[in-house]
Amino acid sequence: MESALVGPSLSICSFIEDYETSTLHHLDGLREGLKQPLTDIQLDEHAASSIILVYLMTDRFVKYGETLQEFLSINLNKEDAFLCSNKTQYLFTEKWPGKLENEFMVSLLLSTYKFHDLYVDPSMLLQQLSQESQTPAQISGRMAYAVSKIALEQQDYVQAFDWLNYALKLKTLGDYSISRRFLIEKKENMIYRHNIDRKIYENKTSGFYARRISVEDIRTGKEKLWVRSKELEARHFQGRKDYVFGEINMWVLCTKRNIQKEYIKAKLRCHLDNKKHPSFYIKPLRVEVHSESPLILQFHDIIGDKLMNTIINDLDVTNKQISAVGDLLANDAITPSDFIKMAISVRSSVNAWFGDDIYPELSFISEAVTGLKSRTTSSNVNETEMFQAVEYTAGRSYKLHIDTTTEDSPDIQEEMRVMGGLRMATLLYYLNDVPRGGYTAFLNAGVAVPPKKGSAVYWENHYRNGTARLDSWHASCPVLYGRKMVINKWFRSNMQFRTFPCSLNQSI
Ligand SMILES: O=C(O)CCC(=O)C(=O)O
Ligand SMILES: [Fe+2]
Repeated sequence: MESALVGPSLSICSFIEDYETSTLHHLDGLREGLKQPLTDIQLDEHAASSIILVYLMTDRFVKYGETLQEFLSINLNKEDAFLCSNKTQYLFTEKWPGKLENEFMVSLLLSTYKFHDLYVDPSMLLQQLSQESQTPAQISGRMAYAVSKIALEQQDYVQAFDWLNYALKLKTLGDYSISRRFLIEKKENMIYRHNIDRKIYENKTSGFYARRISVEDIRTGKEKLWVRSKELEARHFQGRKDYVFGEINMWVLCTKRNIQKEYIKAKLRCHLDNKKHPSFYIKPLRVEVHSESPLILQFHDIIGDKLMNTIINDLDVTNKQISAVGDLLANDAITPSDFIKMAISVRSSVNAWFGDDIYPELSFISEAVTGLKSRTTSSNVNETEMFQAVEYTAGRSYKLHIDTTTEDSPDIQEEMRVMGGLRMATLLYYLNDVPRGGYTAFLNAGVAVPPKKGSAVYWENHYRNGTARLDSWHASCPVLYGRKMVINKWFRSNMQFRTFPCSLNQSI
């Protein structure tokens, strides 16, 4: 089908390909870098530099944003009209859905760095990026200002000031992309906003908010104090059950602070288990108990390198979609771009589904280690759920959620029954080691499970009487560096009636 957008959309094609090439180039640089022994500091710098990369792309898309928006809104079935090469079509539809996502990524990365206490010094980053790509990296005053604006939206004054000051510095070096007067005005406005926010936080006796600030006041020492006060805030809230504190706790966990009570931790053990299955008599399962209640187990070394490499290679050439979120369904009332924005603010990964028969060994392992049924026994494909492979690149995450539904209306229950029942339990395989970030954080247990290559984490989403477990809230922490590949196996309840012990006791 011919489209009125052929001309502009072809330009978009080339921008997308350009992006992909520069990302690959960048990632190759990072991969090379990883072969060298890297200190933590260097890793942080590598991780942080992707802000610039994402920003560079945002800037490209800003120019074509309107067209892209228009394009997204009139072409739900993008394949029909999008006359790029197959490769670009795939990149466009599956991997790089648009400008909104770019902006979102910048903001996600900034907030991730903020909570991990990483200071992103713009000039240092550019230096780093130039070294990695072996071409001088440049940023305009306008671009530095845009990053600052995103940081300000999140009340991240430290970051916002750094970038705004950097934009002003570029002006003194002869940048014409933005006016000096405009930047000064924005800076004054930013100080004003900070001082208003300070009123809200005025019961604080220390930290960045504790006093009024002026332009001269913004110095590293003060900025660090501010981060310290945020940290204290997080520590103050940790352990509270209320959902309002959920996100704070999630961040505490994602920065690898285990918030399990000491006496609970002291009782945890690792053990070997043969599952009374012949294959595990030879090589027993290595089980790490992260929490007894709710039960969270990590099975180590359960998939071999050969199978993992096959799966990863297959996934790299498989079309993936932006991951869906259970109760967030596309409908006519939301524009596709708003939908993308809503969806990725909760879950920003991409995923692909595959059936039980694709890797029979994986189906075998899933059943053997959990003792639950995962393969269908009849032609009723709805009896079980397929495997879901998920990929998170830097900055991507899955906010707090539970894998099952808490609604028990007859309609929902019937809908679930037809789909094979409720998601009783989850087995999540980690296909690679994530150099930084990417933990699976369990809010109520107070533990963050490290994504360790070849292992899988197991937990239950329902009590044995069938009620949803509200202590199964969990999240995938943002990947700070590298990528994270996982496979979800959800065990639906209809098949488990012979194997999953049931009880009238609500508490097990
Ligand atoms: O990737 C993770 O660590 C968690 C993923 C998850 O919770 C999910 O996909 O439902
Ligand atoms: Fe989940």
